Amino acid sequence: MFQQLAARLQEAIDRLRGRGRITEEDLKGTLREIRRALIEADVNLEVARAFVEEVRERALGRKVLESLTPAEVVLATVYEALKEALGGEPKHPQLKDRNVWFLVGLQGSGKTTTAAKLALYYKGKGRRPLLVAADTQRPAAREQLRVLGEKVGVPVLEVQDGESPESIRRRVEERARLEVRDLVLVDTAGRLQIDERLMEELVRLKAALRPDEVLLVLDAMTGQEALSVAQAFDERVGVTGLVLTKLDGDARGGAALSARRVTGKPIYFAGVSERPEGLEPFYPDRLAGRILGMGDVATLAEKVRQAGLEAEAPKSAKELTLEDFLKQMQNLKRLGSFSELLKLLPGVGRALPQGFQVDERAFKRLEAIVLSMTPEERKDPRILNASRRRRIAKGSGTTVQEVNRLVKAFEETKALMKSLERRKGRGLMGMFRR
Ligand SMILES: Nc1nc2c(ncn2[C@@H]2O[C@H](COP(=O)(O)OP(=O)(O)OP(=O)(O)O)[C@@H](O)[C@H]2O)c(=O)[nH]1
Repeated sequence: MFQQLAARLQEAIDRLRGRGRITEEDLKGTLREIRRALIEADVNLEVARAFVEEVRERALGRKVLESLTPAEVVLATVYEALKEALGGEPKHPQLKDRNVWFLVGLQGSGKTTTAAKLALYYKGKGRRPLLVAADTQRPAAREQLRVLGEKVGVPVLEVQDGESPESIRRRVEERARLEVRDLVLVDTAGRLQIDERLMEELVRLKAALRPDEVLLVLDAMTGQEALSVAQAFDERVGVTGLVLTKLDGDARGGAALSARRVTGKPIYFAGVSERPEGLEPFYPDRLAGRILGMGDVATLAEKVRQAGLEAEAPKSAKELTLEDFLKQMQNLKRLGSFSELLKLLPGVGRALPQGFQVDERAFKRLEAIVLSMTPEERKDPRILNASRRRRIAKGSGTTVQEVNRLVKAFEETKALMKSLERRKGRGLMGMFRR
């Protein structure tokens, strides 16, 4: 699925790997590569531009952790942007006690196959589907659904040549009532291209059957083309959700990545083989992970987000107080074990600095020390003379040595930040500061 796009995106991000620091030029280069990869994958131009801009803004606004390299931050950011482009949270059609769903789409899109797949899928979930072969002009299309219906063990109601929407409605209602069918799947007529008569027919059938969902079946292999089809169908018939078929083929990804933004409709399902079982609910996060060649990147991004690490921009060395320092450590603690975190990233065999983990008890002591300081002391620990340090140790139930160690670690962090700031624009911190 999307092999070429996947390879190109991974390559673009890999350029940043193994570097402790990246320049703005590096990031620009990577974003340029990402944009090219998207356009080659037939992603809508506007969508590709917005995507890259979003990644850029997020990467810049995001605080870089000592233990996460810029490549990892960019990776997590691209992952999130991909997930969003694919629709964000997974969406499923609403199921009620009784349901009528339309399947609409061009001939060859996989509409009939998808109708049978949906029947099988929901039958497996305890529903009682009824398939309706609703092409009033092509007996061959109805015949195809009849065969598929038999295969999946779901009854098929076939319309007659030229049958009126009203008559279809009556027959469907009667059959559903008699056989206690609670999910009516209507395989509507397909044409090779959008044509006015087809649209009119669909509009009339819709007025008669009043479907709860109108699912547009799109062939992912047709890329951008699929989206103009989607817009045409939506304008005339009204679409509630999409099914992308043939994602198992060598679809480039353009349709999937552009569909949500261009049509505003959620992708409910993906067709992943010709067989009746080849239908999957569409999970944006899993697909985004797969495109980036790593399932676990989802977990990483979630951890970074949960820890709220991107919430505050880093202060300058001059403004840094002991309270900020404490907050940073709290963030590290919330991330949990860094060795665990790094294991989530394939190809990161980096050895961790000694004693990087902050355990709960040690952290509590550090916190107690900072809390025992006056606001002035927290702002500027240089005023901490021996007697103040003794007072703090006593107040926090710790030792003077521990107070000294904390102050020293703070001064070192400040010094490190300063030296990075001197290389502002090229250094890690400068790079990611707005
Ligand atoms: N590989 C793959 N093939 C699919 C998928 N969905 C449908 N197909 C194939 O695509 C072709 C067209 O599918 P149909 O279901 O006949 O398409 P349709 O839109 O109903 O077309 P008409 O019945 O002619 O109106 C068939 O050969 C299907 O087997 C899919 O998810 N993966």
